[in-house]
Amino acid sequence: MSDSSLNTVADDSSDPRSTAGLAAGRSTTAAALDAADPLAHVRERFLLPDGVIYLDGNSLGALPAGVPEALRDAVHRQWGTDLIRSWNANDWWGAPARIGDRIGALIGAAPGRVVCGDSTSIQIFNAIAGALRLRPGRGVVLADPDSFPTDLYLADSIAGLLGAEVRRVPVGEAAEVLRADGDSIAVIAYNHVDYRSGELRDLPGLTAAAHAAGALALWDLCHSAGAFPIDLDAHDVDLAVGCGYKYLSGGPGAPAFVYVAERHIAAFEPALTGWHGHANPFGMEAGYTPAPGIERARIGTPPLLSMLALEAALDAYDGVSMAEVRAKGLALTDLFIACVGDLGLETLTPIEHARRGSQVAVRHPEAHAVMAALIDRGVIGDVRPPDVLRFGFNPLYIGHADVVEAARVLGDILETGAYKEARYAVRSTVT
Ligand SMILES: Cc1ncc(COP(=O)(O)O)c(C=O)c1O
Ligand SMILES: Nc1c(O)cccc1C(=O)C[C@H](N)C(=O)O
Repeated sequence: MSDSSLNTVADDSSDPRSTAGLAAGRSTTAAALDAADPLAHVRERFLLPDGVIYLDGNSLGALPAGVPEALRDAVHRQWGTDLIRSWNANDWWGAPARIGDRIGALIGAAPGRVVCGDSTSIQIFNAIAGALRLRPGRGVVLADPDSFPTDLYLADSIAGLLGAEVRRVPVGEAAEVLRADGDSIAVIAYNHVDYRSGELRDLPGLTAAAHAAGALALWDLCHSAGAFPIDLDAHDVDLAVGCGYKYLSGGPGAPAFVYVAERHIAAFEPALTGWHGHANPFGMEAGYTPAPGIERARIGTPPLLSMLALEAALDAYDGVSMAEVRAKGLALTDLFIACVGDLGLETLTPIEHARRGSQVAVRHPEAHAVMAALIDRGVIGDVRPPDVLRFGFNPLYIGHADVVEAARVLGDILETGAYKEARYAVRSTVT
């Protein structure tokens, strides 16, 4: 869907330049897009409350319909009845690699290159350490000063422990720095999609630039895994991490995942050498020998209930083509960008499809109050400092009519000034 086709639809109404005329045009567009949406039926695979338009799936994904039953089974049958036998009988032991492979299928990784477990923060720590050890003699980690903060905190910590240096280089300057100063750089560690603006970074280009300098590329896929195709193997990415609770909808605290390119697995030495990553875990040996495959990236006992919830959540992708997810994500964000443009608001998110993830960030000086008013009216997004309203669009459960309705509510709140009384109460996002 191009921006120009969106704009011409508004001309169909009697007075296309009026707010009502624009809204009518957008609604007509949305209805047509929903009618033709090949993913429309996937919405039934999620349980969403009535009266809510959920645009925060880029922070915590909605509840997939199969998860409650999967958890009931995990608790009552697997834990309650099968007890310790579940490690074999229900293959709890195999869950990290089994679920890793399913995530791998969504991010372009062949089986045996992804394991699921622990948090993104822990995976970042382990992956940066692993990257530094794969490039001995090079002590620099390149990281974006605008990365999600945990990425920077962990990079600083591991660099301190290993005597490395974190150089904060904005993503737009990374290729130049790699050309000029590549000899010292061990790894570039960037976010694939910027959590604030929704900008999609040039993963293939920067990965190639890192390789040309002899460095590795580590990508944080938190805001891209499950939202569109990524093709890690095809782009020769070295390492990647991501979380299970955003677009993958694995639930609060869902385990994260790590990808290691096949060519690095045998030499990959994680910092955290827990017994689940041991070659012979039940040998109970005193010394650590890493497992031969990707299982060496496992650490300790995984949070099985969360992991099984994530596994059930991934059923929402059954029979779904990631190319269709991408096409719909772009159509949804195109439409929302057009709608907020009608309201005269400034969008931070790039217009170019090649530079856009699956969220739209809108600036407003009273962002917290505006979001509070939106949430009061059932449109759930969030806020990031200093003045950014974030709206995430998961194509599996958001429709085009939702987009237009969310924008209509936003327009109404701004026009009536209803936001002036509102209080933003989402604890995790209060500044
Ligand atoms: C890019 C990015 N990395 C990491 C995280 C979080 O890591 P963790 O799941 O360990 O809290 C987030 C969001 O919370 C994120 O947006
Ligand atoms: N991980 C989160 C959490 O533990 C509490 C509240 C929100 C989150 C988020 O996912 C925030 C998200 N990564 C962001 O892009 O800001």
